[in-house]
This record gives sequence, structure tokens and C-alpha cells, in this order.
Amino acid sequence: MLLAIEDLHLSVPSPEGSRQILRGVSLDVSEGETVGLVGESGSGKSTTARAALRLLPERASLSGAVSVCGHDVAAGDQAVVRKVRSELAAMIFQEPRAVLNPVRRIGSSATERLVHVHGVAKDEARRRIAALFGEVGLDDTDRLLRAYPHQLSGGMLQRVVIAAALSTGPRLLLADEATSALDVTTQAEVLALLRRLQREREMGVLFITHDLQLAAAYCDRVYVMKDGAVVEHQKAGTIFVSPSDPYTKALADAVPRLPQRDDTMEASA
Ligand SMILES: Nc1ncnc2c1ncn2[C@@H]1O[C@H](COP(=O)(O)OP(=O)(O)OP(=O)(O)O)[C@@H](O)[C@H]1O
Repeated sequence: MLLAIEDLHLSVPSPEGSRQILRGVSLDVSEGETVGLVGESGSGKSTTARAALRLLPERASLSGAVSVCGHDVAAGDQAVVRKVRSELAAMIFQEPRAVLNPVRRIGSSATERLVHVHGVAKDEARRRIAALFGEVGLDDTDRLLRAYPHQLSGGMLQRVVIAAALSTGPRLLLADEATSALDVTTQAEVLALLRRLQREREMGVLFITHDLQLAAAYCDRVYVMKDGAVVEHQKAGTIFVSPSDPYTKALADAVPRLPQRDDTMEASA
């Protein structure tokens, strides 16, 4: 099992005493699997994924078990956490511009993990990143390495971030709304890219999205979260057919339906 989370409770101090953010979350991701984590804003999806890297809110208290490739992230020492963050797992986010320093060249940001965490020589790191740029469909790599983030489109930047995340060969990829900010065509391209990379590398992917329809179409299994708890877990193919939880049913029913051309004409007549 690449990621195993069991009965994870997480709370943070609040003016009232304590605020529960996660309430007994259990989920797992195996090799080669894409697992969706769906829920409305604030349901606890990002906190769950970040717990896999022990990136916890300040002064959080936690109970339950979190392991990545068999390493105990919840209770392990700093060496375990370092290994998980630097080698075994990587996370990509919705907004690549928020991750990449705007005044650093792409080459410097993209090689950072290799150079500063793994001690790879700068030239070798640039060579490896350039090869990865090719793998993620970016060409003209010399120019790209010298460019600044504002010179690239959102889709190109997300590819840069994916290449940087893959540079240390993670087994588990945590994708937090990684395609949500992209236009529909670019989103489809990046999804196809992630799918190909995942298959070639047999990675496990935890795919976080607020979009149940996308998760059902893209993932093998889907967990649905509400108010810090998992309320549904199904194979993607059946989640629309037989949602067992009323919240999932409501989410499925809430998929927007555009009016047909005739409806629109009737409404405006
Ligand atoms: N550091 C923190 N301190 C206090 N509360 C926090 C902290 N981090 C997250 N929360 C709260 O925990 C809840 C879950 O947040 P989380 O970001 O995990 O939800 P989410 O489902 O990923 O939402 P979104 O889709 O908006 O990112 C939210 O109510 C959020 O306000």
C-alpha cells in the first residue's frame, strides 16, 4: 500500500477550545491507482492529503495512523518525514504561480529539490530536469530553464511543476485541485499527461477535486468527504449509479445541466 490513512482525527485550538477538522478519516491508495478525494470547500480534503506529508496546521493534535510506503508518517521521527517528503511522495497544487518564486528562473526553481535536498550537482540536475521537461511535453528546454514564471502560460507552468515533482521519483503523487485553474482544453491535456506518467511510473495518485463528475470519469475509486469525514467510498463507475450517502446523491444531482437551446428560446419568448 502506498498511502494508508486510518481513523485520522485532527483538531486545532480555537476560541471555543478546539475545532475538529478531520473526524476519523480512513483511505488508501495502492500502486498504479488513481483515487479521487471529492468534497465541497472546507470538507478537509487538503488537510487529509497534507497529513500524508505531516504538513499539519500549527498546534494541531492528531490521532490515528498515516503511512506512506509502509513508513509511519504520523509517529515517525524527522528522518522518516524527510524521506517521505523528499523521495516517496510529492504534492502538486492548483496554482503553480503560487509555488514558483516569481523572481527566480524556472531552471533554478525546478532543480531545487534535486540540488538542495538530494545534493545533485547543478549541471546534472539541469540535465535531468531538461529530460523531464521533454517527458511532460515541454520543448525548447534551454529557453524554458532561463525563463521566469510570468513568461509561461498556466498550463506550461503546471507541466514545469509536475516535472519538478517527478524529479525525485516519488511513488505517490498528491494532486490537490491540480487542474482546476486550467481552461478546459489545457485541463484535458494535463489530465492525460498525469495518466500517462502515472502508468509509466506505476505511481499511486490521490486526486483531490471538488468536481464529482471529473473524479468519477478520471479515477479508479472515489472517496467523498463532508465536514471532515469520509461519507462515501465507491468504485468510480458506480458512484453515480448507486450513491449510498445522501450527500453524494446531492452532489451527483447538483451536476449543472445547461438549458437546451429550445428551453432558452422558450424562456426568452
Ligand atoms: N491551519 C489551520 N488552522 C485552522 N483551521 C484550518 C487550518 N487549515 C485548515 N483549516 C480548516 O479546516 C477545514 C478543512 O480545510 P481544507 O483546506 O482541508 O478543506 P478542503 O476540502 O481542501 O477545502 P478547499 O477545497 O477549499 O481547499 C476548513 O474549515 C479550514 O478552514
